[in-house]
Amino acid sequence: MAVYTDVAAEDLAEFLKSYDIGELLSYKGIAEGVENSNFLLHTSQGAFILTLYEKRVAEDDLPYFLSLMAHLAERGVSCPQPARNRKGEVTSRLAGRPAAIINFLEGVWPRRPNVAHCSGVGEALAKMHVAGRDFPLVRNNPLSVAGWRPLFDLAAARADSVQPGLHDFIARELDHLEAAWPTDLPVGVIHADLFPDNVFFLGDRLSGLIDFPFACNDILAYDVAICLNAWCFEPDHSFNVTKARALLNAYGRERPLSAAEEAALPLLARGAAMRFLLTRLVDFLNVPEGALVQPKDPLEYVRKLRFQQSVAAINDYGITPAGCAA
Ligand SMILES: Nc1ncnc2c1ncn2[C@@H]1O[C@H](COP(=O)(O)OP(=O)(O)O)[C@@H](O)[C@H]1O
Ligand SMILES: N[C@@H](CCOP(=O)(O)O)C(=O)O
Repeated sequence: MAVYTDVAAEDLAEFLKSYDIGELLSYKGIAEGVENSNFLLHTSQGAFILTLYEKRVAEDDLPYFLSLMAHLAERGVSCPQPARNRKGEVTSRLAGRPAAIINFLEGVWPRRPNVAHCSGVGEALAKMHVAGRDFPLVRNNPLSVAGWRPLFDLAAARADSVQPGLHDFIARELDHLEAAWPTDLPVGVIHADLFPDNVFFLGDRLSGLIDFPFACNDILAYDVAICLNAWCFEPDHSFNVTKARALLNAYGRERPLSAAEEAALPLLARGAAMRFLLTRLVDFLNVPEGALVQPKDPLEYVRKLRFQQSVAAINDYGITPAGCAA
């Protein structure tokens, strides 16, 4: 459960008086997520999610995420909407943390993503990229290539305690990524964390995207690479080409990848694997005392990174380099 900061019932009831979303009936910490503290609220007006933003979210960035959700919804991308308090603000403070309330989105995230789910997420990701084209705010990605070495520095001394040889493995790969990272690919608004637990479905139909605190402006195809890693591996760690093909084809129908983006995808997928390997490693080695959180397995991303190192070209993801349209 990700609850780093707890909230007393009286404080929450008082806090809700500054909103027009009804009276608090019940609330509980949410048993998922690792980044922020999330609570499910039931009020006399319905269900809401209260988020207290923790370590990786700067308060100054909250307007970016919260306006982005409104911008995307206006363009047909289903995602939660922030509630405004009586002063008209979408952010506020509670228990010493920046806080926001968003509406509850119906649906469940897929515990075992199938090919239809992968197709759904590919389509939704491309639609999000297209809808983000005229989003006026800009936020650089603090967790892109320039942010990886500082993360590694936080974990380097203890990396080998997680797996012997991990320190040198990461150090070598970081050298390669820093030297080879592309600078000329199309950029735009990316979600940057579109894992299965952030995509809700009703049956096989995608009902919405959640969890925008990593959203930023970065290489669009990097977002695709994050999804390939997050959606297309099986529990036995094998890469499922059928799922990758479905994801890439669905993406390409909405926003065709250029030849340069396709060619860069294996490298971007290595970088995407490195980014989640590093945040997981840092989190795994630094679980705050008393926090209710289940840290995610960094070694899952070592395996994914090793796979991506073996990928020669986009054909290995099940599609031909001529473009992503089926
Ligand atoms: N708008 C929402 N509607 C319904 N459930 C939500 C919503 N936002 C978050 N949740 C629930 O809270 C969990 C954790 O949220 P998430 O945003 O992934 O956490 P974190 O802030 O730690 O990244 C989700 O897996 C989901 O179960
Ligand atoms: N997706 C990240 C962790 C952060 O995501 P959350 O939605 O679970 O808070 C990972 O898998 O490492």
